[in-house]
Amino acid sequence: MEGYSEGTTSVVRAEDLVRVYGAGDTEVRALRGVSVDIAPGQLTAVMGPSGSGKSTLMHILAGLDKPTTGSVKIDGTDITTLGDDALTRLRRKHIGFIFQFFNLLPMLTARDNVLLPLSIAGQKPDEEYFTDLIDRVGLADRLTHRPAELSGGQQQRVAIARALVSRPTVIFADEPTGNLDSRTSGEILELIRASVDKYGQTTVMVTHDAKAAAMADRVLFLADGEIVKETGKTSQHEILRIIDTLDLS
Ligand SMILES: Nc1ncnc2c1ncn2[C@@H]1O[C@H](COP(=O)(O)OP(=O)(O)OP(=O)(O)O)[C@@H](O)[C@H]1O
Repeated sequence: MEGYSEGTTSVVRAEDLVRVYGAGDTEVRALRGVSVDIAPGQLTAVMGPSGSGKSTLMHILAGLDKPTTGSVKIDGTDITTLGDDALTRLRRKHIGFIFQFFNLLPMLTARDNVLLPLSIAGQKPDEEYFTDLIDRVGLADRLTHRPAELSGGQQQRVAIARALVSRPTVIFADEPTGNLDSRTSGEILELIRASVDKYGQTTVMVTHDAKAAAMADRVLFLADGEIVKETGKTSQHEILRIIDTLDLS
């Protein structure tokens, strides 16, 4: 728990992340030295133009990709130097992920998709928590359905419940409303916000949507592989003004 012994309260600490894809003429510097601390119990939004490095940053923070240089600590453990087995165990315990295209297993029911992280770890759900979670995400009458029998919004609710079920240290959500209509997006954002408020679930969310970012406690703006601006909780209007002023659209 060295992250805490240093007197900080961050659950994710990234230092000087650089990610270079390719080499020579085709080299792309997707991240050019990103440092960020994520405090517990907060919803952090990451915004920035297409190609600014948002997905690269999320994947590295979540241990799905390694930086070229720099380090990421999750709950005090440096994940960039862990071997595959240790990283898999750490990710199971500490990290949840919500994807734009849901990434559910088509042959499993909603219930089994939600429980998958626990089943893989050989654990049983805490029934009280599971029931509360399923109620909260509004899936009580959909648990026996397979993904193909669910709407996009319902599938994303399953994915959110799956991310929450193991009570991870942090959830990363990559454009969680990118594939949904605006009304469903609003409902999904309310759900993510409620999971932060009700369960204290630390969440980092990439979004193109100023309305979504306005629900966050903190907004980071990326451009060309660097954090160029950050704000605390602010309005949609102010976020749009920053995007316009810094030419980040
Ligand atoms: N596997 C890869 N190989 C080579 N270049 C890549 C790879 N993945 C991403 N890039 C490049 O790295 C840069 C950052 O990409 P990234 O996907 O992180 O941006 P983004 O901000 O998430 O974009 P978007 O909003 O369009 O999803 C881009 O120039 C992209 O083309």
